[in-house]
Amino acid sequence: MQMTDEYDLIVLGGGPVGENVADRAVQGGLTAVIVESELVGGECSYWACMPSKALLRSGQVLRAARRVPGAAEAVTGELDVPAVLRRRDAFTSDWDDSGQVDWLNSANIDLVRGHGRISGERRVTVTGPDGGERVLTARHAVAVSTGSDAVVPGIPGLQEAAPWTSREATSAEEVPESLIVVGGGVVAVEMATAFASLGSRVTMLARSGLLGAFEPFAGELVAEGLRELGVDVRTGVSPTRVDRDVAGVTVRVDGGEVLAEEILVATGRSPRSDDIGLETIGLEPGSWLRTDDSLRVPGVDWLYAVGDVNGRAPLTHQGKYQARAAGDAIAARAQGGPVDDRAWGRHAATADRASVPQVVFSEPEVASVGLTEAAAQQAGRRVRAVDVEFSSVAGASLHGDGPNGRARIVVDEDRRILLGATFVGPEVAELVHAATVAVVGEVPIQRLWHAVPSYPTVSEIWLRLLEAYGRDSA
Ligand SMILES: Cc1cc2nc3c(=O)[nH]c(=O)nc-3n(C[C@H](O)[C@H](O)[C@H](O)COP(=O)(O)OP(=O)(O)OC[C@H]3O[C@@H](n4cnc5c(N)ncnc54)[C@H](O)[C@@H]3O)c2cc1C
Ligand SMILES: NC(=O)c1ccc[n+]([C@@H]2O[C@H](COP(=O)([O-])OP(=O)(O)OC[C@H]3O[C@@H](n4cnc5c(N)ncnc54)[C@H](O)[C@@H]3O)[C@@H](O)[C@H]2O)c1
Repeated sequence: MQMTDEYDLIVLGGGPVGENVADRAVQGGLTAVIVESELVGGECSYWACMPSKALLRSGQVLRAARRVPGAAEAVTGELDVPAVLRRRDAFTSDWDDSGQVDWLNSANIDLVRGHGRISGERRVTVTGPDGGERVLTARHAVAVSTGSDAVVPGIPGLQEAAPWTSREATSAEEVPESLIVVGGGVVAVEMATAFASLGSRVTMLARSGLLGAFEPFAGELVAEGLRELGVDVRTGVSPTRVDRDVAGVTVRVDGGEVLAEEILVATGRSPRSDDIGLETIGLEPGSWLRTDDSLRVPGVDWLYAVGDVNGRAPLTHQGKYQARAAGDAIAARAQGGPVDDRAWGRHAATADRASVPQVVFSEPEVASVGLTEAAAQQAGRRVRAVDVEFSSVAGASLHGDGPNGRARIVVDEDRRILLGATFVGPEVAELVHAATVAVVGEVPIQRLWHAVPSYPTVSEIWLRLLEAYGRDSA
């Protein structure tokens, strides 16, 4: 490793996003260093995307086989829980980041381990594991990619009950006999699915419906799916007090009580920006770091905020998309090259605004992109939404008996293009990218009729959706 304290770019936080900002900048001809306080690879690799999906996958495969006669008869056993946990451990490399450090070395990115804080203009002070300090200076830019933390709400007794957050759930070494999940968002739904599959008796306490950011039918179908898995889904419920004793955790809810061995709090995220020195440059510690579309913080021309910490679209793929724009913009600005930060330009994360895809790995799965009908109306667009059931698609029935699910497209009636699409059904994750291409490409509906899905595939849902919308009006 090159031992210098001056780099073109300093990246604070070596999660998936920070790694990509540094990589793009180095590929653009700059020198870069990443400051990382825990594991290179970040939340996503060790306590979020990878372990959660590994915990979910085995149960999904087992149930998919059970939906196909012939295969179903061959499935005579239950999940092998220790094998599922071992597979999860393999995906997290046993919480060892040496593979990712090797990749940094191969990409010519330096690594400084420790907690970094901005300590002035283009300066970062790192407190190392031994308590020693090292001051780094950036010739051009500092990119903050410090991610987000789980929020633990101020419910009386909750903090003292030492609840699980997504970290403890995704890295659990044992499956509790019973689990209370507080929240109705993506983490709550996925972890309730995973732990119910692994044998926990799960109770979900959601203050409103499930998956509130999606089309309403998504949360309704997922609640049905969870109930089929044996989860006690309670909506419109808010915990008022939590106590832990030797018997487990007791949660008081509107006149009743729920008891379980463990409790998971999945009630959203807050930016990891409270202890990164923002006050030294006149910014508010603990705030989401707002940016322009090139991910630069307005008013501080050397500071970028990329990934979860800017609150734009807290997803790994979207953060890495931002990282490509930001890393390239930093390199271009450093070298006085052209910067194209207009909408859809190389240096702009335009898709964050209304074209974000997301897959929830629940059962049924939820895959969506762009605006929901309600969000489009709120944005003042004149829209029409059409819905189709997966049971009307031959390919979906062949894929697995009794396909339960629905798809919706949201069409801009003035421009006749798709603003959004949502698919809820078994294994719909791979359907959404076609919709993402249509939304980002603003493909006219009349041209979509010429994008013919193969027969008999699940993608034929596209044809059914166009038929439901009607060709004459297109
Ligand atoms: C349970 C769960 C499941 C998820 N599943 C998915 C999924 O399936 N798909 C998806 O797209 N998204 C998923 N997400 C969201 C995804 O994890 C985040 O969007 C992603 O990790 C954000 O990447 P990041 O690099 O911005 O932040 P992080 O991954 O949080 O990385 C930030 C890094 O910065 C380091 N750091 C923080 N402060 C400092 C400091 N002061 N000094 C030095 N280092 C510091 C941290 O140690 C960390 O390594 C999931 C989230 C959760 C909680
Ligand atoms: N598959 C994926 O893409 C995936 C998986 C997991 C997480 N993520 C991302 O991680 C982030 C965090 O997920 P999340 O589920 O924690 O957040 P979320 O915002 O999706 O859901 C938060 C839930 O907590 C509830 N809530 C909030 N405050 C509460 C309170 N005080 N009491 C009771 N309930 C409360 C909300 O009503 C909501 O149901 C999201 O941005 C999500 O996109 C993505």
